[in-house]
Amino acid sequence: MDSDARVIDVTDLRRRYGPAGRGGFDAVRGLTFSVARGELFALLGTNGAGKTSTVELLEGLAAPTGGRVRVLGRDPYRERPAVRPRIGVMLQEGGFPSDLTVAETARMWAGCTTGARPPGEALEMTGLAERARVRVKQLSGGERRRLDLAMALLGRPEVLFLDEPTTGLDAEGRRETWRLVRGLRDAGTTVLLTTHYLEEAESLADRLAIMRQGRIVVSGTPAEVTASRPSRIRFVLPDGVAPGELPLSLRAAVGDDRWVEIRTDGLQESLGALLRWAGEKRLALDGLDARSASLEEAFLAIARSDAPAGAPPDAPAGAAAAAASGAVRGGAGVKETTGTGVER
Ligand SMILES: Nc1ncnc2c1ncn2[C@@H]1O[C@H](COP(=O)(O)OP(=O)(O)OP(=O)(O)O)[C@@H](O)[C@H]1O
Repeated sequence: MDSDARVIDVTDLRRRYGPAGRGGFDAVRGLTFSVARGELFALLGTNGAGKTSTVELLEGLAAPTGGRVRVLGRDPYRERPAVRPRIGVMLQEGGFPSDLTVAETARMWAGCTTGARPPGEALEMTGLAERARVRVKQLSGGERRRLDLAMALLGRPEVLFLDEPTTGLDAEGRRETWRLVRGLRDAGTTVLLTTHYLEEAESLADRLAIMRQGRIVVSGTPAEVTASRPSRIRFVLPDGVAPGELPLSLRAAVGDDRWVEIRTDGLQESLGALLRWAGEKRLALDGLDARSASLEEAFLAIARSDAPAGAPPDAPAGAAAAAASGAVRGGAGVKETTGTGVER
């Protein structure tokens, strides 16, 4: 990515709470990543991984302990007056005065925002126009999140930081927010999102990074990150067929319930071999289910890994996730077989 295209550019970023040495805590331990103009980048990680600590540095709310961060080519902390009008920030807690109505809050906020869009437009965009006369304290948790988003949009930001934007929203509200965020991205807004909803990241993100213990363990497109995990084929071994009769490349342990579960890096190849074998033998494979790994599986493999989070930043998706999960990577074909039928 050429440097002009990097709207967010982070190199070896570090953040420490408390004193140097004993008694302090390193929440961000050397992050390196960049986000291009018009790209939607998601930062994922378990509780305490360091997402919010990172986003606050990008927003210019704190100075890094080490490393370098640039937003729109400038230092967001030292050059805050130049950067702040060009970014929109949706914090985890908006903290608006609870006695003001939604419309009053929007007007007040617009008054503090350079080049603000009409407050009604921001409320319309976030589905709050009909709640304009309601006091903030009477809003539901999901409606407050939408008010936070509306305020972040008031300044027509070039870069939008969304810290867990859909927490507390119901399924419909979440999908509405996704539509809105996608629309903003398509119109050229650069978006950095943190979320605990993996489906949200999978659906929205152009690229993502998964953090653990203050470091990026894996990054890439959602497809690259999920490709780092094996696909799965399951079926019930037909009555009268012994496990040893399966083709050699698919020979699997079969549980008491006769479920066969095959983990494979080459889904098409393995499924083809299975179907050819079943066709030749004229066998029906009950419960047949073949699927690629989900982002959730990749995430859980990384989150559950006991290994220290020491993979190099921006490591390629496959290598880093495999290292993090302890998986042994083979070539195409069957990677691992179990007969338990139990999700692992
Ligand atoms: N002000 C602070 N002083 C000391 N430690 C802090 C402070 N703020 C955060 N931490 C610690 O830094 C680590 C990272 O916290 P952070 O809030 O950045 O994680 P996160 O990934 O955003 O978590 P979550 O998903 O729960 O919001 C945690 O261990 C947290 O306890």
